[in-house]
Amino acid sequence: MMDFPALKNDLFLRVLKGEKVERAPVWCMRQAGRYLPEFREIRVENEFFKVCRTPELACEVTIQPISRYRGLLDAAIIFSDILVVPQAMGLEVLMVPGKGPHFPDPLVTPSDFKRLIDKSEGYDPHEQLGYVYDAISLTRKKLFGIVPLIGFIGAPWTLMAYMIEGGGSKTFSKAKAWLWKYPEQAHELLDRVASVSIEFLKGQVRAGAQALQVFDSWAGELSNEDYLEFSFPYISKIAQEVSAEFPDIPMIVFPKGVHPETIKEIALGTKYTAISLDWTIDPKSLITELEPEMKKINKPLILQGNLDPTVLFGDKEIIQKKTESMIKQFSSTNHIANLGHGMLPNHDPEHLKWYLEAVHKYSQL
Ligand SMILES: Cc1c2[nH]c(c1CCC(=O)O)Cc1[nH]c(c(CCC(=O)O)c1C)Cc1[nH]c(c(CCC(=O)O)c1C)Cc1[nH]c(c(C)c1CCC(=O)O)C2
Repeated sequence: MMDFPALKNDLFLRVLKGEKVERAPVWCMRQAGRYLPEFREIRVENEFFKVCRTPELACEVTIQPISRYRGLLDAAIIFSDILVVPQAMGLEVLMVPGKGPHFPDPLVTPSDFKRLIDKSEGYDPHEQLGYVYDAISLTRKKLFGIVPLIGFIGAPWTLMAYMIEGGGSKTFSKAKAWLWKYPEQAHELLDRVASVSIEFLKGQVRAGAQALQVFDSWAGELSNEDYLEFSFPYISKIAQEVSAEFPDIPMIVFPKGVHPETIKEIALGTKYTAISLDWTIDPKSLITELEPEMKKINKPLILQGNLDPTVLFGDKEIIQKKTESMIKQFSSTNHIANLGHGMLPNHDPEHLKWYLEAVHKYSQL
């Protein structure tokens, strides 16, 4: 392991160890992004994936929110994207301004697997991602231990959805059709993505990531039964294999949009340290049902979330009120405050500050 500056604020990591802490740590998905003028300024001269691929730029934008909200954020997340994995497996991905990700040649049928590159002589997808490792190591140095650094991946099902759909979608019907037309090959694809993802997460830890998050952004497109067949085994394998090598690195999973039943399955049946909830989940009733079950398996219930990001369009008073009520709902368990999904490009940075201050105020023991 490399030598990095000693960590000063370990609140986030202590909650993830199951410890009772003095207040809820807080960070936000997409805390580095277009709602920040200092980020938009960098983007004027630099295309999105160029920022990801240039460690100095990725480091700079990762630290932007930490500097702006001095003392208010308890973790940084490395600036990158979940779609760097499909890129490393040989698919072209462009970021189209105003539209989002675009794959010029998505996977149409399983015969397109011939365009995917796996580990073979002289090629290893995870080695293609060396720029992420470099960005992580540089950021660990430049953070001076102010807060811990989170590494991340997209879950295999979410990546498969993009690889087949070719971009965002309202229904994800092309990707979902694969599950029924080519179930065996769908499993093969999910497994191939999972294998690269496992190596990629281990590489991020070796480079200096102190916690990991798995984004399953399109989990909610699947029924509980289908999630258990097509996503759960792969996110589960990822946690199993990464934690076998790095038992002290906490892992968080964000299964956006799933039924509470699915969340219970994940909490009880996988190695994830914590689960991030979207805003549609009622924390209180989930905790009431899950806590006794978790006790039986001797695992602490650690949850992250889950303020509706659109609350940040409200004024200071409403942000404080909604934050206080969110904090209260989680008060009986170990809680990391976050949003139920990412910051939006038209959020006002000042409003995020009100949210962060409210978390500090209302979660104080
Ligand atoms: C689904 C997904 C993607 N990427 C990601 C997810 C999972 C989280 C989620 O559900 O939102 C994860 C992600 N993407 C980005 C980060 C960086 C770290 C952070 O959270 O601050 C992280 C953790 C930067 C980004 N990734 C992207 C931006 C904006 C692009 C830009 O700068 O032009 C940023 C800051 C682009 C992106 N990347 C992706 C989409 C759908 C888009 C377009 C939507 C949008 O424009 O917001 C794929």
